[in-house]
Amino acid sequence: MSPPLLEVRDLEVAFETHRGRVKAVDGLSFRLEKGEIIALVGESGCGKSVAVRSVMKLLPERTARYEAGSITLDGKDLLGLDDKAMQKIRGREIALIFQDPMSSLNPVLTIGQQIGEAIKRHQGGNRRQIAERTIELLRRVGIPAPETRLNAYPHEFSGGMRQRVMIAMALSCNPRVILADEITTALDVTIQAQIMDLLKSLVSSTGTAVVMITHDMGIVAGAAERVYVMYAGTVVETAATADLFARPAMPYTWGLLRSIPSLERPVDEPLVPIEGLPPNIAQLDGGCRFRPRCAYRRAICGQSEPPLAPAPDGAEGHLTRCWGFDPEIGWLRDTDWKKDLGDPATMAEISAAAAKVPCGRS
Ligand SMILES: Nc1ncnc2c1ncn2[C@@H]1O[C@H](COP(=O)(O)OP(=O)(O)OP(=O)(O)O)[C@@H](O)[C@H]1O
Repeated sequence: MSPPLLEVRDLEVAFETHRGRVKAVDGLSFRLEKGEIIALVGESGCGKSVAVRSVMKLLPERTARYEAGSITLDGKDLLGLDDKAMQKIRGREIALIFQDPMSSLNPVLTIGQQIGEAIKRHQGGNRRQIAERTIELLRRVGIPAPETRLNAYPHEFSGGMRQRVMIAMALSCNPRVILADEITTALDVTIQAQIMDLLKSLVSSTGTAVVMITHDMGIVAGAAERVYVMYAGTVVETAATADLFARPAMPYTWGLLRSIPSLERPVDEPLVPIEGLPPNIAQLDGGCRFRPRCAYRRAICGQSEPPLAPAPDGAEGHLTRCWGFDPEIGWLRDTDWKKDLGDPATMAEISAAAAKVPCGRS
């Protein structure tokens, strides 16, 4: 069997800070196949960005430590590569797109110069070939009149158009993997949907694969094939997207789903937030990480951390880290949260919200 395109296994990453050691990623595993879109989803601070920067080896050298685990691209170990070898991987094989295109684009160079530079660095070619390829890329990401727009500066583009330019730059070297870190967060909802549609159509036309980083379950429902729910530096649940929305098997995932706006609920009904804050990963006590915020906890949850194990009744590959769902000792059913909190937004509804049907609240 051929190895996955990208695989992160049991990754542990820590930072040395003046407050001591901060563990940002703690036993993280995920895998990405060719042409697939997966999502890493979770609250702020759960380690999503550190995870993708780890793959690119773009963490601050002085303070970041890879303490355990592996990252492989087509079976090739990335953690063992030196910086020169990594330079060849970055952009050429794996491209990273950030939330804020303005901070990644150079304000004093035209869009055409910046995309042209990326093409020249990775693929070479004479001026005419580079100009033609730049125009083709701008057209591919939906920039109108690319022949003239390539002479514009970043500030002359809207936020959505700038994000399209970033996608064009990422595509300029035909990467096998795109890491998209909250790329729609700064955009308004209709533009978010357009960018996600663009990404999906590029995946089907080029066969590139995407790791999406987001805190927005609506975006996940509309785009990803598989979801990894992250909490406090690790994965607490993973499943094919439809399975995760139909049979969520972890109270933290329930909380994330409950906090999605629903078309069914009255406009003045508040969303249900998850009470409390994530733990300090430097001070984990060995029990379930979500326990302090979990309404369904029992004594065993404080005694040891549950393993990531098959969720009862879940489809193949549906794994969860929850004693309540352990086949031997579990006491939860995936219907418990609906009983306690009412029906969640349905998958269709969430997808519609992701497709930017106005949902009466923001
Ligand atoms: N350079 C760094 N030095 C020290 N700690 C860091 C550094 N970068 C990240 N961290 C810490 O690592 C943890 C995970 O951060 P990360 O940015 O990956 O979270 P995130 O899930 O992407 O959140 P957000 O959605 O807010 O970006 C946080 O506690 C953060 O403070």
